[in-house]
Amino acid sequence: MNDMANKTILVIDDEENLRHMLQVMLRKKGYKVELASEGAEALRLVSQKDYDFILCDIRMPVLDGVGFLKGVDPARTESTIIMMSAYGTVDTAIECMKLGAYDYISKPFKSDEIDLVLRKAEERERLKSENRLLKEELKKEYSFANIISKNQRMRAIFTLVQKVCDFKTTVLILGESGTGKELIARAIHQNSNRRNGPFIAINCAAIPESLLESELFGHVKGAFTDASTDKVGLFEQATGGTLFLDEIGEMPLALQVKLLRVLQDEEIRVVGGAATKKIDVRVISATSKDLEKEISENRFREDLYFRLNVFTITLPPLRDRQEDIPLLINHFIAKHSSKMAKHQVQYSSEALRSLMDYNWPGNVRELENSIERALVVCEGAIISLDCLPEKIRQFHAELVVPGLANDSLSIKYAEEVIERDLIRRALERTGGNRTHAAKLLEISHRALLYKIKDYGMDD
Ligand SMILES: Nc1ncnc2c1ncn2[C@@H]1O[C@H](COP(=O)(O)OP(=O)(O)OP(=O)(O)O)[C@@H](O)[C@H]1O
Repeated sequence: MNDMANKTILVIDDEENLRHMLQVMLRKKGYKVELASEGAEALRLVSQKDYDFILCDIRMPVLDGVGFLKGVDPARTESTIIMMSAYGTVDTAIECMKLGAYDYISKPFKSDEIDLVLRKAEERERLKSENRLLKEELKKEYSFANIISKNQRMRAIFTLVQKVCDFKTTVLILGESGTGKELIARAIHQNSNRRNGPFIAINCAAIPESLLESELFGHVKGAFTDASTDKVGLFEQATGGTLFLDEIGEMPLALQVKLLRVLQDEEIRVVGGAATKKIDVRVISATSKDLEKEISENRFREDLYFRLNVFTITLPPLRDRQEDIPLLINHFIAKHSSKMAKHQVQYSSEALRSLMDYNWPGNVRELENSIERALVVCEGAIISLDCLPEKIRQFHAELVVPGLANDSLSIKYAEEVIERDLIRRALERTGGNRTHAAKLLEISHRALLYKIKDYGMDD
């Protein structure tokens, strides 16, 4: 594999002889080489083009190596930067690594030494791109319409959702608060042939009983004291699309009768109006209440329940799908850290253990809020135990009994579990053919063999 043929390298040094010596040497090795004599010139080049590697001297006129590094912001560039330090600048070289340079090499150096440092950097590049591919693969494998899960029950729900999308059937989504009911409703809409129509959501618990009817069906001018103009209701607004009735369990009984009639006849009567109007709307409803209990206590109509639950989806609470927690944490870190201009945020193993142990009464919403808060609270790029809300930490403290305290669940462990699972499935899918499995995982054959051995998956 001669992947150096396409690699570009920028050499920044004020000594002309050294620039040319490096140019000749690196070209021989197959790199495409460009030259700059100081930092400011190099910054101009870097702003126009991405280099795979940058070899940068520290002491230079105009803009020195540190100035260049600050100007280029290593956190935002894909280039691997290697500093060249002359006698007396080693401390600065180490400082440069804190600023984001990958490595440094001391001058004067031999051809072999530069070779070694570049090979190390190549290896890092390879790992970086492998990780990126693996992460993309994870996303593909574990997300459906932005809903992340590797849990078997959730995967079965994704399959069901895809099947029900194109039918106009009413769908009832059950699950505790924050389990993703609205996300599923949106996914059904987005994957259906109504996707170009509107998706309208209403929380039945958030609107006073007196207003809910006109909100849903509309009213004519003068229908009641405050009705100063005609109002188009949500059913009519959702024509050709989907109406999502959230917290349906909170709908007043009198309105439940009217809703049942609308669903049966597919027509509405505007409040205060005489005529009925045909509607073409797919209704999805959701609740965190136990509707059967509500029926037995006469708070929900059984006939409406039967009409709504033609197709029912029950979302499991987060505590029953612990394996999703690391995936969701990564997803929310990625989602929120970019907004806060934070890069490559990691979490400590204690923090992960707490997040895994907690019972999440508020489910995924609570996890998302906790991660967003932790990103605000944590100072560096590490989410530690201290950055988590008290109740999550305390939950952890209560659970840490002797024997459990040393549980080696760490980020690395979580990543390994995911990676192992991916490899196992790739091998299953390819009937054990490692060459094909490596292609599927988009990693090199050699890397796959290494991982199989490392994880003890040889047999
Ligand atoms: N599997 C998931 N993957 C990614 N994000 C999720 C997932 N489940 C839920 N979320 C996120 O969690 C939050 C709550 O989800 P959602 O509003 O769909 O829950 P809900 O069950 O409808 O809640 P409620 O019953 O309180 O209305 C949202 O920000 C949503 O994007």
